[in-house]
Amino acid sequence: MSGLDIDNLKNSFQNAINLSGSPGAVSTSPTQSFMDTLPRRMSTSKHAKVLKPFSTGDMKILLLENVNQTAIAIFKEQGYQVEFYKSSLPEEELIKKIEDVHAVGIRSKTRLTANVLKHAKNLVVIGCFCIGTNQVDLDYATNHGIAVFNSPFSNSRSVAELVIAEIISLARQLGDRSIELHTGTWNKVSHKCWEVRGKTLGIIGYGHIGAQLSVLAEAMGLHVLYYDVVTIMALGTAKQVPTLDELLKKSDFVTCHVPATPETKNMLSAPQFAAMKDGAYVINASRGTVIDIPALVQACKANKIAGAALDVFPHEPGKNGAGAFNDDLNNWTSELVSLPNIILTPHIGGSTEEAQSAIGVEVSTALTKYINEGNSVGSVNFPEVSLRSLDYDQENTVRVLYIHHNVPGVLKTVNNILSNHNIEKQFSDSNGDIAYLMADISNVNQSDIKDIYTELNQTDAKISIRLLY
Ligand SMILES: NC(=O)C1=CN([C@@H]2O[C@H](COP(=O)(O)OP(=O)(O)OC[C@H]3O[C@@H](n4cnc5c(N)ncnc54)[C@H](O)[C@@H]3O)[C@@H](O)[C@H]2O)C=CC1
Ligand SMILES: O=C(O)CCC(=O)C(=O)O
Repeated sequence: MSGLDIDNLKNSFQNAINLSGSPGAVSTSPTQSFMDTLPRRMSTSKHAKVLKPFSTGDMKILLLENVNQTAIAIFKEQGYQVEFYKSSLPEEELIKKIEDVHAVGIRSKTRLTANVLKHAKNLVVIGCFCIGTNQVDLDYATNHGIAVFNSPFSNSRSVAELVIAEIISLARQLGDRSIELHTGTWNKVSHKCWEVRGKTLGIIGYGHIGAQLSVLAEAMGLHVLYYDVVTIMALGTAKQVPTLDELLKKSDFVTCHVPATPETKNMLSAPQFAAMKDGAYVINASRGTVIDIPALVQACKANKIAGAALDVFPHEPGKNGAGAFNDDLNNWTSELVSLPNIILTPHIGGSTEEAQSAIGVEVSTALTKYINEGNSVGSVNFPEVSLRSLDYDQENTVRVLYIHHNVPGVLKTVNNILSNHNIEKQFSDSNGDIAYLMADISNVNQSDIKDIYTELNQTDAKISIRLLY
């Protein structure tokens, strides 16, 4: 609650007590019950006290990029104020909107750079309603005590299914036949159209999506090879190969499922296309930085590569609309779209009803648990900390959430500040340069709360503090 006006604490305290809602407010989704089995086995059988950060009506959530309605329902059920936009926002508008919100929910388009985040004075948590978190400056968020959550696998199956469709579509030139017939041309051909049975699929990155795809591909009679920087157990009869080069040389289809990192930038470029089989196909539904598209264009023109399916691009439009995908966005666009057997999709790998509603529930639940309880389990940048609930009938208790620089002596300082009260329980963990302490303390009255906040606020190691009642 950094930036919380101390003078409002008393009111907030009273409001919070008055606002205690149903203990089951966010406990009905499968994700919630799954999460509950992990760190909360110690939960007492008594009613859990519902903690609130402060008056929940003051809690402002900014949701961009058409985040699923399930998320809006969960946030509204908490009494939070929700501002919702279907698209991402231009940077200047985003900076204005983010200034006073406590939580922001985005998908893959919104860039939460240091320049944007430095304006977010009240921001406590960011929800990426997707897998990738490369659009967020995680270092900045971490160093400023902003927790980041994502949905690590709720859309994996959707991506894998899209790639299966693309493998067959490329092998049968379906995109071109369909475009031709849409414009009246009947072109019944079998030249260079293939079955996929018996061909080899090379998967780069054998994580959630790569592994799921491996199982589906084998069911269609493809042989699967994969390359990954870590050794991963093969599913079915798939085989891990030790080098990218070996995968490229042996595969008929090469598909990328790696995160956007400096190491994966232009991972497939001219030398890699040259190493591939003549007439191989390339698929990318990971991130636009992973493939050097001008090099791909050249490889297609030279008939080295027989076709490609691209779902992601170095620059993508911020909103839907005709004419948005053009040479101003990426200067190779018109050359790419003029090539045969190129399937282009607008970053829809994870865009299914199933995936989006599951992500909506999962991420909004994680955000709510972090806002209301301080539970950081599942965060991508914070140490994972959670405490069992306070009992419903426990009065005069406060939960202290103290995010701090990971330096020696902090726990001693903090526990000195808390030592006049009964520390019911506490948990602390670190992750690199930051650490997170949660403590439930009892026998505190309103003026104690003010003192505790003031004293913690003056500690050198503090990054941010929240107090939940
Ligand atoms: N098109 C779309 O709509 C979607 C795209 N994605 C993208 O797909 C990516 C992969 O997703 P998941 O499979 O869930 O991720 P994951 O984290 O489960 O798996 C990624 C795998 O890549 C490997 N890897 C990392 N760097 C590598 C390198 N330099 N060389 C080889 N392997 C490397 C990792 O070891 C890991 O096994 C995400 O990071 C995201 O960017 C995810 C969902 C939807
Ligand atoms: O659905 C989206 O907006 C993004 C999907 C994606 O790329 C991801 O989950 O990383």
